[in-house]
Amino acid sequence: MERQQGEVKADRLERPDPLCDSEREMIKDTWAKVYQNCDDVGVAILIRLFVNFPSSKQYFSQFQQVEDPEELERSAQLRKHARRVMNAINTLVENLHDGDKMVSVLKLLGKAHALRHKVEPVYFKILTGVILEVLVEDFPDYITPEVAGAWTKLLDAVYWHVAGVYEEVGWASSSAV
Ligand code: HEM
Repeated sequence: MERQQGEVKADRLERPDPLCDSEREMIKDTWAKVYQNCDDVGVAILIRLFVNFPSSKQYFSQFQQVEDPEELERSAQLRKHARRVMNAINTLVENLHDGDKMVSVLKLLGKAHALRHKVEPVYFKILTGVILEVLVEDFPDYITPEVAGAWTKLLDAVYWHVAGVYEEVGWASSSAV
């Protein structure tokens, strides 16, 4: 059954405030620890997405019918997407001082998901929330409330830019999950 945590809507948020230098440093420092466990963390994030929000599996031909988390975990398509998500975040973290590069990465990402994969933008909002949850739970020694605040800003910016691309390409639907 779909998680009942209140409706998640795909409204575009206010443009998030830019990160300050100390927030960039906090993100870089914590990401270095997280990225050491790239595969495990990426898979944990996606399993949580697909278990808590099963409708998000609809876009993945190889496991859209799979419910068992252990079987999901073995899916090559899931593991590949987990690595892609982690690598994309890594690129953003490596370019925190280069706003133009970050925007161009997010534009490509938004375009591919809107036009090629036809993913509803609400799933980006859900996934960015899941990423934060997993970081906070799995890295409690590193993700203090202050660090979580910095990550929230970055993840809000990811969603804001991706949602902007969806608007640009004329994405019509705004369903709630
Ligand atoms: C931070 C969020 C995300 C990142 C960084 C990300 C990254 C990527 C990348 C790099 C690719 C391959 C490149 C491409 O096709 O252009 C990809 C493919 C794909 N993504 Fe995402 N993605 C994200 C969120 C999502 C979400 C929320 C969904 C759906 C619930 C999704 C569904 C897909 C699908 C179906 C593919 C094609 C998979 C395949 O061909 O096996 N992605 N993603």
